[in-house]
Amino acid sequence: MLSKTPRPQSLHREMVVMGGRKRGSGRKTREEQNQRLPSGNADPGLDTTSETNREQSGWECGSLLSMIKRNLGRSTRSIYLGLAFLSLTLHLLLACFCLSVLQTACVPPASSSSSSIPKTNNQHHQSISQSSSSSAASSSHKLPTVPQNEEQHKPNSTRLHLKDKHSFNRAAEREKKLIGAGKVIQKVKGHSKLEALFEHPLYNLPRPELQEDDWLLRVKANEHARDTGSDEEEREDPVNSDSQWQSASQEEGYDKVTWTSDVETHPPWLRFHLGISRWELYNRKDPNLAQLTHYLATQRILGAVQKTGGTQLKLLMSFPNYGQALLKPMKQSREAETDVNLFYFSDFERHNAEIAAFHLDRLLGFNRIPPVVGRLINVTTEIREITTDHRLSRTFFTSPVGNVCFYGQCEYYCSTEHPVCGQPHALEVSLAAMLPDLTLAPRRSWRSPWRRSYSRTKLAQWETDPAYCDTVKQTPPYNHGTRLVDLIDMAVLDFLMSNMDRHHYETFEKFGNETFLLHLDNGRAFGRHSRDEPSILAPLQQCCRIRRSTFLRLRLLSLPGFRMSDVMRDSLLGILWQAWCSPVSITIKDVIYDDLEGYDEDHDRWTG
Ligand SMILES: Nc1ncnc2c1ncn2[C@@H]1O[C@H](COP(=O)(O)OP(=O)(O)OP(=O)(O)O)[C@@H](O)[C@H]1O
Ligand SMILES: [Mn+2]
Repeated sequence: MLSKTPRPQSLHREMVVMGGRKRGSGRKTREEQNQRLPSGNADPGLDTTSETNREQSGWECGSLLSMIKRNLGRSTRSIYLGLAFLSLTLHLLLACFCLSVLQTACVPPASSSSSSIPKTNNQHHQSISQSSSSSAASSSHKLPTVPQNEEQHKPNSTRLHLKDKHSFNRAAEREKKLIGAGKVIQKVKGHSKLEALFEHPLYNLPRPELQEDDWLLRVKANEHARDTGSDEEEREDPVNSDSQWQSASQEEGYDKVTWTSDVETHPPWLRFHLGISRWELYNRKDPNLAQLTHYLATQRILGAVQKTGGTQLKLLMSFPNYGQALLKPMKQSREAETDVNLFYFSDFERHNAEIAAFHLDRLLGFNRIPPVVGRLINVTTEIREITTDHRLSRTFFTSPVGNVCFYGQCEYYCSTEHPVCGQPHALEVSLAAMLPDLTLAPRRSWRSPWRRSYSRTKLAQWETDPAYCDTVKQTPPYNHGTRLVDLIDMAVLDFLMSNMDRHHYETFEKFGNETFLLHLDNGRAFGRHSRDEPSILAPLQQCCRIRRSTFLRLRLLSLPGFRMSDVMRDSLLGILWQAWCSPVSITIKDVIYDDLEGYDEDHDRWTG
């Protein structure tokens, strides 16, 4: 069973959920053929370059010493020994220097992260980012987890440590690349193509001002809370205009909750939740986005339980200030391409696809995927030793080569033949920011009209009926508003990342049919870079309709100055196999849903 981490009850009281009445169905049904992969595909494949270098330098020093022994007299021996030590020291100094350079290039230290966050004119936001980054920094000091920054500063001591620690160090190199997921959200020095893209008018379109009911959640005004506090709990609650939200139950390891209705006191996950609107999950320019990704990548992990729902293994991780993240583990090397004989519904999920999908969605201007980062975790100290989930803990074992592995309990690939393994403890994972709890913000799950058959033999109706879209266009909710072009946006995203697994999508119930579509679950994207899958574009091709802003952005992304492959590379350096960033060419018919009316007399200037 899922052991749910309680969030402070008063938080629930303080939020006004403007949601719909019913809870979304959430659970998906599936008629998939339960095809199994041959074992042995899991290859954590840590980068061995740094190890090879170390081995080489060790070999040089060793052979130098033995040469000295054999060929030289006793009198000169001490001189050469001295030289050897000098050379060793220089090697270490050089390594130390390289590591510190690499580190500054990849992960800015927590304390300085606020300075690299995009500056806004909004003083209010600036102070939020500063206070929250310093709290992140202070809490990371007591981390027993991956102290990557500290270790990098002390290479001399860590090099000679225990085997486990040593391998964690090696793996930390990879973590820096992964945490690049957080980096790209921070200001890129110089003028990168990504930065230029986000400065383009197409990414800065004026928007109608949001009304009160365009926000998913709101903090209740204090007066209101006092006036309407009718139940027992609320009457007992000492909330007043200056009081703090106190956690009703002080859980071990959890921070004392000190949030007030003042946004500056809110942790990044809460600010993310409070920033969700009818039309997007986050505002790309919100400085909290960088805070949130930094938070996900560095916060101490306090809880890890299996997340129910879906078919493959994933964990719900908890942080001390009640933040949570959805973890998907690395199951195969980043370079592994999906076997051509495997159906899309039998494919492994890829942790790096979740990360890359967030970046692609963001650079298409959609902002419909919850922020995802990569992180290197310790499967022993950050899962096995802290989990309260017995169904998970009983699946841990040590592999023949001494790696700590587990497989959990789920429908697909949860068996000893498909273990998730550390090296020996270090494991690459993706961590996605959790959406607000369903009790606060119920969601509705919609079956995609272009869902695949999930059968080896059957075809779906849309695959055989050329007039399929005519039917869809007449069927609610696709017969009204933006739902159809939203679905086509999703098809464009899925085509670009080769995701054939979009069987459902979700919306926030509160917003009814006038809202964006959540692009959750992208784990089966980016599986095969060498072949396009045109059938993913069926909604576009059959309905012959597209949002004008999407069309213009795609056109912009095909220009040399903003080429999609380049901005993706900027965004994803080190996260995704580079083969995926080879140029993508898109041809789209001129069938436009004009969502830019009145904004752009001169739209050719934008993309020409
Ligand atoms: N960031 C998130 N925050 C909250 N809930 C989420 C988030 N991401 C996914 N979920 C929920 O968890 C469910 C399962 O996640 P996901 O779809 O990624 O798992 P899965 O095993 O790939 O599922 P499936 O096998 O059905 O494709 C989703 O249907 C969604 O409702
Ligand atoms: Mn999935």
